[in-house]
Amino acid sequence: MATQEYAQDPNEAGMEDEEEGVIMAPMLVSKLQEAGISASDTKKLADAGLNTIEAVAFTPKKTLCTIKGISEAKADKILTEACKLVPMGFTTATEIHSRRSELVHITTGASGLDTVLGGGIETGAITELYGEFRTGKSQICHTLAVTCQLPISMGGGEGKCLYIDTEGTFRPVRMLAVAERYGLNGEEVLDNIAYARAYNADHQMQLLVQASAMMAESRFSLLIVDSVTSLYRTDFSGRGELSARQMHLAKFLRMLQRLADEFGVACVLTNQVVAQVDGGMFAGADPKKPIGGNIMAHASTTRISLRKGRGASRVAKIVDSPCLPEAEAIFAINADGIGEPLDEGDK
Ligand SMILES: Nc1ncnc2c1ncn2[C@@H]1O[C@H](COP(=O)(O)OP(=O)(O)OP(=O)(O)O)[C@@H](O)[C@H]1O
Repeated sequence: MATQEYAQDPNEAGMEDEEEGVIMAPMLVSKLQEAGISASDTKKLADAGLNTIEAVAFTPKKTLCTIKGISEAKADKILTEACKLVPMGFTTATEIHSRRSELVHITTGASGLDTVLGGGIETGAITELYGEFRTGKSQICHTLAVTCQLPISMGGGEGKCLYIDTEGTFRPVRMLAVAERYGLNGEEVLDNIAYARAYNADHQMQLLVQASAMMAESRFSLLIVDSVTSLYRTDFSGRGELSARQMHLAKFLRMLQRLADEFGVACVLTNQVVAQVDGGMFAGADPKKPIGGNIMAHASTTRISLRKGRGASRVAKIVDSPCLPEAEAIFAINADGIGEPLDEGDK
């Protein structure tokens, strides 16, 4: 489900959408009991991280059969019932066009950057921010963790934020400054940000299972992983472990994409860059490239490269997107978060 449509009681989900009418929510896996699946089996599915019927329907039978207590016959029955409830077939381009026109975008806080992004960070998709240190990757994440809570009419996603920090750079004080800028209650804003520090690549993956359970319970509009690759660099070393590293990363990114599809959340990942050893010396080639190779490149719906500009200003460039042109925008890291360059000379 790529749009912010939720069918559950929006009050239960925490934040109500007054403007857009009915909000469709993912269906909890326990609802499969109404279709004759036993409570103990729906619990097994939830324990395996499949908290919604959408998650079950998107999972291959082979994977369902690896869950303890789920036989092939049971997996068949579960999939049949799940697929009856989740639309999985063809639809028309008109329908997709209409759904995409309602797609929610989350403001970055900088209007120029929002414009080149087609309105802000897209929900239901993965956006990657990469660049050298101090280019503003974490600062954009801190701003988005607040703006995602704003009403849709103000450029928000009317949902909570889930923040996975792998480097220990999370600073709530930065969020309080952004909250004040938007006239939001700082305490409430921080309460709506679920934070976890990831300590290794396996733990980072495990946190996504918890994330899916939390998203099934209440409404989240943003999931941040800052940074997505740093633990992979330390947990897998050298060429010998490259293939294992890429397989692990691919699995992590697939799980993220599933959360984006299932819950319509925007997934924002930050990534570091390394010096290119192959071909970086040719004229016009960028000497630094993001980590993660093709796996990372293919998983990200939109890739944004960041570099330093003058003073507090930074330059963001859309480098890869299914429907946005390559374009650049200048923004600044201000005391109250990401915004317009305040100093004329920085523009
Ligand atoms: N309160 C603040 N007011 C203005 N600018 C700030 C403030 N706090 C941090 N900055 C600026 O933000 C920049 C750091 O940005 P950020 O932490 O997003 O970098 P990053 O791209 O995530 O780097 P790294 O890869 O090292 O994590 C620094 O240039 C710093 O001066």
